Amino acid sequence: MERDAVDFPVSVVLPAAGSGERTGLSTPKQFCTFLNRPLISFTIETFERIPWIERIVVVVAKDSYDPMLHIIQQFHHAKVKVVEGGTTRHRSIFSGLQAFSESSNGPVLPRPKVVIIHDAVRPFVDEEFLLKITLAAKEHGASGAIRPLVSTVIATTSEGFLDHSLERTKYRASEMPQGFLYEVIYQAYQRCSEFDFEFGTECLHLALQYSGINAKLIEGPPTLWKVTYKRDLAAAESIIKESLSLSACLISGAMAETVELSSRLQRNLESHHMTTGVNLFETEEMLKVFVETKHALLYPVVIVWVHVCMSDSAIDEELNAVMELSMKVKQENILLYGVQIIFSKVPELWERSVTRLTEITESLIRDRNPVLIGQMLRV
Ligand SMILES: Nc1ccn([C@@H]2O[C@H](COP(=O)(O)OP(=O)(O)OP(=O)(O)O)[C@@H](O)[C@H]2O)c(=O)n1
Ligand SMILES: O=C(CO)[C@H](O)[C@H](O)COP(=O)(O)O
Repeated sequence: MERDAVDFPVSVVLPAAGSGERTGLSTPKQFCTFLNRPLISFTIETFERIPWIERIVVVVAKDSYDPMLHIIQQFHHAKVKVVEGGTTRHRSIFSGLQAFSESSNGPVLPRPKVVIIHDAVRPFVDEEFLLKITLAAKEHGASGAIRPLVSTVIATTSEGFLDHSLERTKYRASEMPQGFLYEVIYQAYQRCSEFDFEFGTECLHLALQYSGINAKLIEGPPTLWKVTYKRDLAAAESIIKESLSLSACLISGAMAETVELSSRLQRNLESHHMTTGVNLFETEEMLKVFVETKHALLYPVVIVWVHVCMSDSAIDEELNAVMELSMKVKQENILLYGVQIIFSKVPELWERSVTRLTEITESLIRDRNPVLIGQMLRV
């Protein structure tokens, strides 16, 4: 499916005004941070990178309005408008939709043909799936992601006994994203009853009930799951760290052994399932590429700069320069660590050092410990 097919305006509403009661934490889950970045910023960035998405309306609670503006500034989000939400998810979504029709806060945004609604707490949605949802919404008026049910749904009596159970194969879990012709969903919310505003949980239902549109349902990937409980925050963090972060290693030092070391380190990391680029690049040259291509905007890039030296001498000027550099590039979301490895002509000693170097590199990439940025570790 080609992105060129989106030859009409598309914008997004991200409801993010909830309090995240079910996590049991005092910070609403959308503002919990991973790798020094709030969850909401990861979700925004996912949409912002897609060229055919014009605007992103983020709906937050009154108290989060200023902190949200700060996040936008800090992470350079360029397509976002922030509006205040309501006491229920449906009220918040309606506030977001109103930003395209009426406004008490700055100019009205240009009305999109299709609007995507997506929970701010579902950070792992990809462009291909958003494209499917968008094109289906344009064709059918409404569309939504579904997933197979994990457990069977049963109805209970008021006394707490089984009333009846539903045939699982006939039912699906409704997930996000959902897409709508803007006019369809805006009209549905304008007509929505107080009961639905208060207790409703399903936008597709509103499109059917109040605009007469049967949504096209599309099975989505398992990664669409919603961060709901505390354990989901841990799972999100681990996905971000292990599969989505870019990482790279640089090897420097004026010796023939560096070439051999670089391919050995690459092999070792791969055998530990780490997708890592190991290069003999110039440090500054590589950092420049990462900064210019904005590679590190969404997920931090870890660079482990390995310096091979002949003796256990004091850290020289070059090393200090790299450490200074690490402080500068930290603002660009690039985490630069240094490791000094002392070359040994004794094969067993060298072997031991290479193993240790692999372990340290792996841990730096995986843990991204902020305290170790700008430090020089020694093997
Ligand atoms: N008044 C509300 C309630 C919820 N949401 C948003 O709707 C999405 C999905 O809702 P849910 O997972 O239920 O979030 P919370 O309401 O925050 O969680 P909880 O029910 O555990 O309190 C979240 O991005 C949440 O911020 C919203 O914008 N306005
Ligand atoms: O899945 C959804 C849409 O169908 C929503 O994400 C869901 O309704 C969110 O609300 P809650 O978890 O508060 O019920």
